[in-house]
Amino acid sequence: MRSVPPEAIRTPRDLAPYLDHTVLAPEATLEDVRRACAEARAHRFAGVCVRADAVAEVRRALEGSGVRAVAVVDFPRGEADTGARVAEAREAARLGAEELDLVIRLPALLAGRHEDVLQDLRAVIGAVGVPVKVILETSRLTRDQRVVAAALARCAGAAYVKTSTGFAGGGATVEDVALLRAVVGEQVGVKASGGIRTAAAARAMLAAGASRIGASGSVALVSGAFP
Ligand SMILES: O=C[C@H](O)COP(=O)(O)O
Repeated sequence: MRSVPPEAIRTPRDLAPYLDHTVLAPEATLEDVRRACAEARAHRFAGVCVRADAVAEVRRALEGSGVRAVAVVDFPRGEADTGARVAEAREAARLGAEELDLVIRLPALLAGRHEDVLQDLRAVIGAVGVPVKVILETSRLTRDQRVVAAALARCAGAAYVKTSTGFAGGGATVEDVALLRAVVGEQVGVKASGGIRTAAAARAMLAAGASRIGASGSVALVSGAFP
């Protein structure tokens, strides 16, 4: 998915179609999820991103809105084996997920087992009929590992590479977004997520090459102001 042209973002409200409104805190309630869906409908966000146990509710709540139901898989650690990841991804899609945000197999990646990472991603992506965003957890990777991880995700058929879970102590940076965009080119999306708290930060991510933003504070982003 192509980068967003700067003229597309004139006011914070213009951020809305690029935002995945995110409810991933383990303590989030069904009420939190329903509120997020209502906010996403009102603001016409791109999606609502939740854990798989809430995705059926999200799909129901968003019916007819054009806002997509998004579920995370093997979140936030990326440590399960491929069979479990395939099963979790299939179940999330069966329950109504229209997109999946899958954590890359971090232990294999950190150990340099790149072929294992590639085969795992191919297996999960090939098992579901919905677009998969691959979360790289960039804050845990060296620059070389970021390049390799993005290239592996692209080779495996990822729809997007995504910077961060938001649960590893580090989030998206403008530099990482630009690096990921340089690696994947214009045919694959780049999702910036984790710690994006202001409209100006979101705009900077889009200017650096992001085509989607994940944020738990999406309403604050579109309600904010550019300096
Ligand atoms: O995928 C999205 C992230 O979990 C959102 O992180 P955030 O709460 O820092 O916006």
